[in-house]
Amino acid sequence: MSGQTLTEKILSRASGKPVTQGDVIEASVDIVAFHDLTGYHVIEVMEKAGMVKVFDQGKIVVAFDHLAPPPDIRSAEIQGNIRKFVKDVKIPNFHDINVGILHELLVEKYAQPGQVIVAADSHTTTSGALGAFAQGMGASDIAAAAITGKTWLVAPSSFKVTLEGKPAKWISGKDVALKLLGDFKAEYFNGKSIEVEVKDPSSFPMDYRATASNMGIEMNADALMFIPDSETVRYVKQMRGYEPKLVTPDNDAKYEDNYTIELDKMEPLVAAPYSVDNVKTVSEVQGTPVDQVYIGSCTNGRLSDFEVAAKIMKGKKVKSRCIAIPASYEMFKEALEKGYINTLFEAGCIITYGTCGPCLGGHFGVAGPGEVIVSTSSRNFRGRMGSNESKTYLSGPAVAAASAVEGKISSPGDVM
Ligand SMILES: CC(C)[C@H](C(=O)O)[C@@H](O)C(=O)O
Ligand code: SF4
Repeated sequence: MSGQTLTEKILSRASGKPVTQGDVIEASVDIVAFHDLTGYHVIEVMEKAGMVKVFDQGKIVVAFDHLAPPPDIRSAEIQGNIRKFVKDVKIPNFHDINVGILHELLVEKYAQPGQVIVAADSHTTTSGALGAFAQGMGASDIAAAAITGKTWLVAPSSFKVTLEGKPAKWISGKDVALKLLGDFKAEYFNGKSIEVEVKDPSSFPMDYRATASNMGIEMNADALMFIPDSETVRYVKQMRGYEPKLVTPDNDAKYEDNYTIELDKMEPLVAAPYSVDNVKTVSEVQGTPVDQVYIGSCTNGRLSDFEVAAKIMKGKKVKSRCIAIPASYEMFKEALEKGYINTLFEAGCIITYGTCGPCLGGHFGVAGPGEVIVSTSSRNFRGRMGSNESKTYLSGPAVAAASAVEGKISSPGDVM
């Protein structure tokens, strides 16, 4: 038997027998998570089944983010019901409206290499940044996993991506995600698990990895995992004070295909309306007038995102409206301590933390008819951020900040 890919290794461990592509398996789960918006349905399924219980309280993670702080009475009511559930079932890992977006919290506090993580939200792939097989599922599947500690999966094939060189100026995780989307299109990775090897681990830090893994679901991938390395160790040690145990593929693992991205040869990319794979270079859309910029979300609401935004906005005023939302309390606090929040505030941004807010057109900056938005978030289909007549361009933080400063889609190099 040839060696195992990371995907095969994780799923074999979780199902207790060697797994190959196409196998339908029952896997033990290490973390089951949900947020306010889907949690409501998860609990409803449990109630209907007459099984309001969980297999292991310590392995459940709940965070309020989509409806945080509640924009209306119904949202407040939903959160109230989930608070009651969390108290009754005694779930210790509960994060109320003042902590952060679920996927960011999983990356900061919980996810570990080699785990199987399932959550009632499609961007659960984000935890793949740490080398966990992490997948979003519907409320019924998540209710079943929370009750039994098990889930069923079809084992995907493994596709290897290698990142070579150091990222060119202004290039970060979003550009790598958009490159894969532009080169392969959104349906290509259906039934595949992407495993990314970073040749020079420190050149592609955890923040960038989380962005790329987050967009794995936009590629329709079953998972997008970074093969754990020295950067994984550095990050977990820094954030949690312990060294993670690494799980890595075997040297003779067989991949369905290989693809190499040369980071030093990249230029900043955007996804133009109305699809994530409508990828263009910034120069192709440069000059398009912009009404609003959003820097944040579980895709790009991390420290390095605010670092680059602050660098670009320092001493300048934004010409379009700009909303900035660090993805968690920790990210907000660090950005505050490092002066990034102050720089963005002085530049004229509106700032809060820990909410999905405008990402899915929920609240805190819904797009109006005819408006053009540049956003660091994950999706740009028609109506995603508000009106069906609005248009969203997805980008990394550098292009977003430069576009806010200029009031039109701009290359970071133009404003520096
Ligand atoms: C509301 C939720 C179910 C949804 C998801 O699953 O991704 C949301 O987070 C999104 O980004 O569209
Ligand atoms: S920030 Fe956006 S992509 Fe992330 S969980 Fe919230 S709505 Fe979904």
